Amino acid sequence: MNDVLKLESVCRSFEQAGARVDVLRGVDLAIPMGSIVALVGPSGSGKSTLLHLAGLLERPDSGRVFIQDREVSKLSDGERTRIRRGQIGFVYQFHHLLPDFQALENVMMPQLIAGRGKAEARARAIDLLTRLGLAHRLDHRPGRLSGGEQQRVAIARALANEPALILADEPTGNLDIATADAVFDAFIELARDAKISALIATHNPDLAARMDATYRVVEGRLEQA
Ligand SMILES: Nc1ncnc2c1ncn2[C@@H]1O[C@H](COP(=O)(O)OP(=O)(O)OP(=O)(O)O)[C@@H](O)[C@H]1O
Repeated sequence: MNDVLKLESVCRSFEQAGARVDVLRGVDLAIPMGSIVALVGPSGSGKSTLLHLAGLLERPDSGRVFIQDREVSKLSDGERTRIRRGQIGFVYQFHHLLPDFQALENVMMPQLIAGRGKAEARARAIDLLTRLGLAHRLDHRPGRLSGGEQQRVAIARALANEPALILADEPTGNLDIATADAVFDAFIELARDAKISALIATHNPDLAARMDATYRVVEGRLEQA
């Protein structure tokens, strides 16, 4: 197996105010196992759309999507959900943590859903949160955490099941520069340690420069930057 994610001639259009907007017009991309890749491009160029297709949250109008060499565009919804839960982790800018649960529980939850035992899930959650500098925040609910702390919980949650691929949309976009740097470095280090691949949309050129490759969305296609 070579590529954790491959897109072939992927197209996606939307209807907007009665007109068709061709957002992705034949995207080709291959992310080798273990690579951490930046996705850049102006606002509205289609980065989030591409992440949704790669994360099996949407289907392309045409073209093919492969996750770990398996073509997934035409699988049933149930099968796609199974692959998404088992092999893909997500980090969003506005982290979607469960507000009524502690940081620790937020990181345990996906592991329990995946069938891991409670003791093991708890130990892994504590380890991840500790490595992200949150050992003193385990029992805090998201509402009592700062933005940067919440983002680190979201990163721990995405890493918890050791997915093959993490998809991140501006993972540090709402943080100040110093916090964004620290959170991003911790994220990259944990992903590299676990040999997890990542595709990370960012507007921050300094973060893009720290990844293994950068792809730019240009008029609906990708160019290696
Ligand atoms: N569900 C949808 N329905 C209609 N139009 C959509 C939909 N999703 C995205 N679009 C349009 O597709 C284009 C690309 O949006 P997308 O969110 O992928 O861009 P982006 O590069 O992620 O932007 P940003 O950097 O601002 O997050 C935009 O014009 C957007 O309005």
